[in-house]
Amino acid sequence: MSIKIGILGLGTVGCGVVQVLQQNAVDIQTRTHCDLQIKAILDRDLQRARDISGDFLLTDQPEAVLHDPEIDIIVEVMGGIEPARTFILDALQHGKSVVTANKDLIAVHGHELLDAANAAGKDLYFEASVGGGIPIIAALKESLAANRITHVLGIINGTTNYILTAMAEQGREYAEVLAEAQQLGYAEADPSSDVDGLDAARKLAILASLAFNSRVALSDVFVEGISKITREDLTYAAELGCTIKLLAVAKHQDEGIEVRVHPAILPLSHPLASVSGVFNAIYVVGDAVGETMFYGRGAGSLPTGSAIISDIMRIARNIQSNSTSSINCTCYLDLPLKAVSDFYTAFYIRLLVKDEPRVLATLALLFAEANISFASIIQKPRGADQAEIVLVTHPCREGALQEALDSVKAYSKVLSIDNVIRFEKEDQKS
Ligand SMILES: NC(=O)C1=CN([C@@H]2O[C@H](COP(=O)(O)OP(=O)(O)OC[C@H]3O[C@@H](n4cnc5c(N)ncnc54)[C@H](OP(=O)(O)O)[C@@H]3O)[C@@H](O)[C@H]2O)C=CC1
Ligand SMILES: N[C@@H](CC=O)C(=O)O
Ligand code: NA
Repeated sequence: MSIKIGILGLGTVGCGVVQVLQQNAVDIQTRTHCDLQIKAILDRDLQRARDISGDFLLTDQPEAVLHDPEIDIIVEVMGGIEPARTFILDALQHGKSVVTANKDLIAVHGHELLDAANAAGKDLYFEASVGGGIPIIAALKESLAANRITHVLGIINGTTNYILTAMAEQGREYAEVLAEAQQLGYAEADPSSDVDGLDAARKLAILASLAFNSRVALSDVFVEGISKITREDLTYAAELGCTIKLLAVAKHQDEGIEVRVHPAILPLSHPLASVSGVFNAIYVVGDAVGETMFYGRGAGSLPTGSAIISDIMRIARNIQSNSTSSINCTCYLDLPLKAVSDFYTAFYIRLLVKDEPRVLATLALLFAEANISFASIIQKPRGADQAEIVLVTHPCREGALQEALDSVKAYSKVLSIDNVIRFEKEDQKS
C-alpha cells in the first residue's frame, strides 16, 4: 500500500522529516508494510538552498497540498497559530490525518483540533511538540495510562539548557551562546519565547493536561525566564554543590495542581541536574510505576523528524487497519489550580548589604518573622564596607517569602536584592 504525505513548512524540522524518511526508508516500509511517500511540500520560499532533495512538488500554494485528494497525511511544521490552525482544520475536513510539532498551537487550541479530528474520524498526533525526539506524549497517553501521575518535572527547552550549560561549564556569555543555539536550529523563530520561558510553559501545559487528565491552559502556568540569571549565580550555585536549570514543574497534590516554569537551583545529585546542552529530560512519577525518566534531544532537525515520522507510522498502521487511535481530549477531570502564594519551595536570595555588625542577625530575624529559616549562608566582601550575601532558605510558602522580602527591602542596610531563585531540593520532588 502507498500512503502519501504533504508537508507544510520546509525549515529545520520539515527538512528533518524528509531526511529521516529517506535515510530509513527500507526499515520504515518493512515496519509499516507500506510505502510512505512525500508528495508535496508547502513553503513560501521556493528558492532557499536546503540540504535535501526528492521527488516531490515544492509549492507556495497551500491548496496544492491541503486539497490534493491523493494525500493521506498532512505534517504541519510551519509553526505559529495562524494560518497553521486553519490549515490543520482544513486538512481534517478534507479527510486527512495530521501530525504537528506545533506546541504554540496545541497548548492553546489543542482541544478544538482534537475535537475536529474526532468529528472527521481522523488522527491528530503531536509527539514532536514536547521534548523533540523524546517519546513523552506517547508515554503519558499510552504507556503510563494505568497510573495516577503525581509529578512531572522537566527540562523541556533545549535552547535555554544549551545556554545555561555553556555559561556554567565554559563561562561563556549569554548573547554569544544564544546566537549559536539559533544557528543550530534549536531556537524558536522568535527566541524570546525560549529565553522568557514561554516555550517551556506551552510544553508544560500540554504535559500537565495529559498527565493529570485536567485541562491546564497556558495562562495557568506561572512563567519566569532565564534573563536574570548571571554568571555570579551560576558560580554560587556551583559553590553550593548545585546547578541552575530552567525547570518545568507540574504536581498533582491534594490541594490541586501546581504548574510553574522558572530557573531553579538543583543539587548536583538531582536526576535532572546532569542534563546538559540541548538535551531535555522529563521525570515522571506515577503511583504504580514509581519514578521514570525520559531523556534525549529536545530540539534539532533529525530528533524532531524522528518524533514526526513515528507519528506518521502510527497513522499509516491505522489507515491500513481502517481505524483511528487518536485518544481525543483526555481531560475528563476539572482539578483546581494552586495559587502562586501556596507554592512550596526553598529559595536562593542574593543580596548586597552594608558590611556592619548585626546585619546578618537582623536578616535572620526578618525571615524568622515570616517563619522562614536558613539552610545555608555564603558571605563575600565587596569593596571596603559592603558584602554580598547568599541566603538559602528551608522550603517555605511563596507567600511567606514575599512577606519576608518586603521587610528586607525596607531594611536600610540592604543595598539591593540582586536575585531570588527557587531551589528545587530532592526531598521536595515527591
Ligand atoms: N526547531 C526545532 O528543533 C523544533 C521545532 N518545533 C516546532 O516545529 C515547528 C517548525 O519549527 P522549525 O522547523 O524550527 O521552524 P522554521 O522556521 O525553521 O521552519 C518553518 C518553515 O515554514 C515556513 N512557513 C511559515 N509559515 C508559512 C506559511 N504561512 N506559508 C508557507 N510557509 C510558511 C517558513 O518560512 P519562513 O522561513 O519564510 O518563515 C519556514 O521555511 C514549530 O512549530 C516549532 O515550534 C518542535 C520541536 C523542535
Ligand atoms: N525552541 C525549542 C525547540 C523545540 O521545541 C527548544 O529550544 O527546545
Ligand atoms: Na516528543
